[in-house]
Amino acid sequence: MQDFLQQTLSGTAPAVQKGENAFLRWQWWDEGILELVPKTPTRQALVLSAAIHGNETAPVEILNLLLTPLLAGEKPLLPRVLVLLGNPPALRAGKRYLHYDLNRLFSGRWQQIVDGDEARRALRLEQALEQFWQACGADETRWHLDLHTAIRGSYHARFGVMPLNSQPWPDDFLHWLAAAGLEALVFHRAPGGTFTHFSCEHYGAASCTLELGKALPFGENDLSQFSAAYQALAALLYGETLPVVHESPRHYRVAQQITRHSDRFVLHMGAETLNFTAFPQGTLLAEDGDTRYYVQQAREYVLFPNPSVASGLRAGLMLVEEGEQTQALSL
Ligand SMILES: O=C(O)CCC(=O)N[C@@H](CCC(=O)O)C(=O)O
Ligand SMILES: [Zn+2]
Repeated sequence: MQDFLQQTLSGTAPAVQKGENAFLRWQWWDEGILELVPKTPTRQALVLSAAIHGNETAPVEILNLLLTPLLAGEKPLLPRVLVLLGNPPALRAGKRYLHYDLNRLFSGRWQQIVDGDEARRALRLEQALEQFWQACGADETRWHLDLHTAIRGSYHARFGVMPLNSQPWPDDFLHWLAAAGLEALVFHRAPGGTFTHFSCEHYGAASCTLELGKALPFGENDLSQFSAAYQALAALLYGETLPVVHESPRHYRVAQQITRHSDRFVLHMGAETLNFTAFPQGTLLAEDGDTRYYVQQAREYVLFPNPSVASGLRAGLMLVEEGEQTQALSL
């Protein structure tokens, strides 16, 4: 295989499904699922995923730029890698999803919706991760980097979203995220149906959803904004030098979630509101019938505001910055 992205966009299985070069063996497992195994011994297993949302194309371009020289035998490979293009039909259609948001369906939540493309794909991706992690040696390090882009513009152009983790985050993982140019890290405080939650909760992987800029169609991305992320991935894959950290990412934690429950849901933010916009205590953020969402802490920052989500799903997160004074408002 020469070009994994073109192969996946073609919607067909490759004529040759495995091969090798001086540095690695590769095997195509299924549509959008490719394993690379280095010929030198390794103690790191890495899952790299993109296109869990089909309209988030910059990370797909970055991943393919890194993968192509590996398949051509032009770069050495250090870790065992599973590369995933999460939602190929949505990628072909240029849409976030076709029937249901795939990144809400992991950890078995696919069983709770009507069978469809995304429900089946969530199961297939869970199986692929199980197969990949099961082959890990006891001393192998497990990382999962799930690459996304945000729908809106943002005060932090690049940031990471960390799933709930019962273990402390490894220092080398946090250092890598900083070297990748992330300006902020957002820490979830509850489990969820995302791919990174699945890896972390079920397989103890150090995992992060990387948000790299704003979602744009293929060909419209300015990849120069993500040069640190590209170089940090090259360091991980090929053993090249990790970029120097110029500034440590700011840390935020989720204070509350805004959920859309009905057609009466109204979000009191305009289409121009950027991610990480700050709101003062007492601000009315959203209403859904009798339910009202207010800013509870002295200051909260909005992330992923989206009034158009399906009923029952997250329509936004409110964050507090670590270290900022928090004082709850009782309403
Ligand atoms: O910009 C948006 O509204 C969504 C961008 C996106 O796809 N973000 C991920 C974050 C996953 C997480 O919480 O770790 C998502 O919503 O699935
Ligand atoms: Zn996404």
